Amino acid sequence: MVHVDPHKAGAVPAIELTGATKRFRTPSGALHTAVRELDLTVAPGEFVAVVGPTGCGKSTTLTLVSGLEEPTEGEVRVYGEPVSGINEHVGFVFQQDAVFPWRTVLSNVMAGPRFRGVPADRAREKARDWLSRVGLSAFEDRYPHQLSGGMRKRVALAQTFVNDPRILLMDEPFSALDVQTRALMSDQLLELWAGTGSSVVFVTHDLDEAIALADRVVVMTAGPATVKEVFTVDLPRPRTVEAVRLEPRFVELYREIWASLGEEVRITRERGAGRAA
Ligand SMILES: Nc1ncnc2c1ncn2[C@@H]1O[C@H](COP(=O)(O)OP(=O)(O)OP(=O)(O)O)[C@@H](O)[C@H]1O
Repeated sequence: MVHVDPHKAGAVPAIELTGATKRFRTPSGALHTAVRELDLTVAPGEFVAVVGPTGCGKSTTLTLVSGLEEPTEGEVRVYGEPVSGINEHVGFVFQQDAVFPWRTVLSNVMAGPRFRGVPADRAREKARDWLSRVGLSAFEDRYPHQLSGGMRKRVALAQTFVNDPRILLMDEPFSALDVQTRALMSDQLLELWAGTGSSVVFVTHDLDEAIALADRVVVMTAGPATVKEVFTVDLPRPRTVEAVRLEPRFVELYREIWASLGEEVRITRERGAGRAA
């Protein structure tokens, strides 16, 4: 477990992967390299989006930071400490909802703080605060199946932010949502994140989403993943997705990043076509 020293927090990167390589043993016994010699640094409070072709190793990179998997070679550090096991300062949001279906919305959001030993009154107060920030105060007694996909995702955000994560790992969190809900969720995420100072690593297939959200966009190579190029998104904040997309600089960035990403997507496709032939 990593204990964050607030005095150190500004001086060291929030996340640091150095020469991180991850190999998996496949069912046939062969070794499969999912991530190779990956170097990536994320500053405290920074929002980094990771894009790359399908299956290249983006999720594996997140699992290394989360402590769910260990690197085969190289190092992964969180606030200067080597990652070993699940870190209480790290929050996750995945594509699939991680809500408990048998608990009400309020009980879902309270679960994390309660699990960490926060007294029920205080946990309820914190949960209600985050539910009001995501606009779900009126729904605290509902069960997840009584909510829309977008609402469940807002519960998931409240459920994550209520734990005050220093680091937030998001793996295609909005990809199951329709386009309009997705844009609203992105705006909501930016609003929630703005007040927290937490670092975000956001994996997405959607380059529009990556640019609209992030301070930097990391382009991964075709698998095994390593960092190909990093682009700084010099668009002012606060941002809203629909407005920022219309800015000439956004379009310019999109073109630049797609030139880099498109090449890797083509490589991946050609490999797939080769296999199918
Ligand atoms: N536990 C595992 N055992 C064996 N192979 C794995 C394991 N986890 C991932 N892989 C392989 O590692 C590679 C990278 O997978 P990963 O899920 O990280 O890619 P991704 O970029 O997130 O994919 P997508 O964009 O499709 O979500 C894939 O070829 C995958 O099959």
